[in-house]
Amino acid sequence: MPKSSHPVRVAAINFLNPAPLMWDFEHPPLAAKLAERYTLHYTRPALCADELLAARADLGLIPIASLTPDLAIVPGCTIASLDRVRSIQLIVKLKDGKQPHALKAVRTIAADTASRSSLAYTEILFRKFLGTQPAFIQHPADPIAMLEQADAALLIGDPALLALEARDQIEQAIGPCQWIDLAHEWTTRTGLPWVAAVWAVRPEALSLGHISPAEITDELTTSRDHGLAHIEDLVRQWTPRIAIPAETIRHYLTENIHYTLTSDCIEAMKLFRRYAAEIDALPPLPEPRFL
Ligand SMILES: C=C(O[C@@H]1C=C(C(=O)O)C=C[C@H]1O)C(=O)O
Repeated sequence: MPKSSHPVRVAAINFLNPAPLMWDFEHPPLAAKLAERYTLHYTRPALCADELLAARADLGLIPIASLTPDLAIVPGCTIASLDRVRSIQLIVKLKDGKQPHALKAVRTIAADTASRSSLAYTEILFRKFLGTQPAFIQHPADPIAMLEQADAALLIGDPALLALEARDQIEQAIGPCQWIDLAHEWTTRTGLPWVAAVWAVRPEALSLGHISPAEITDELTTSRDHGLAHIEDLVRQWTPRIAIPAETIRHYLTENIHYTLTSDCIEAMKLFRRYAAEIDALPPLPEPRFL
């Protein structure tokens, strides 16, 4: 295949959870062939969306909070969870050990600046489900510094997984905390999956890259399937890269994260955007657009 004069510029996420989706782009035998058509750039979720929306990228793994009517979702893959996701943690300081009231008593939340979807899920949890109005402070992911400044800290991705490993240390510094899995809060309240991110494209960019919607959908879905067939290789590759036990990485990639964009996930995405619009956390997105 000739090298495309306009490779599709891909904004991808540099956390552990998208690793299965990226398998073919990062491993032989397909990586070299895909590199002729796609150029990859890894960044934080919030920046993936910014790059796509500013047309500095053509395809991005982006938070569903950042979807606009101009972007089309590529069907097939997602970053979601059917119950506990593990990597979206709301850490709430306990006052006088009063656990049942801890959430309702939260007045300030330091939130990781890498997040878009989880931030809006947190706003929905407080403003729609609990009826309180905490203030949000944007903060880089550093649990102790966050909890020194606010009643609660919102962590996403690898920093959340690492914070769970350092739970004793964090509580020694801060005092006892309640650790809340935000995906579990959403799934128990709605009966629907918790959806964080999807592949989205600027449809006009595809014609420049001479890639059809069917090809892009097929290449991304096949990459996901190959990744899920190589979980043990991913566990081996990630164990030296992140200070998390191999068993936890395996469980995270196979049980916590759900990689298939089912009709339930699409329903969940619509409900999330409806609730977020109701509380003015995000602009309305009446119907998600698909490629
Ligand atoms: C499950 C996660 O999903 C991520 C969370 C996102 C968000 O909150 O905006 C965006 C992309 C996902 O990769 C995670 O990183 O922990």
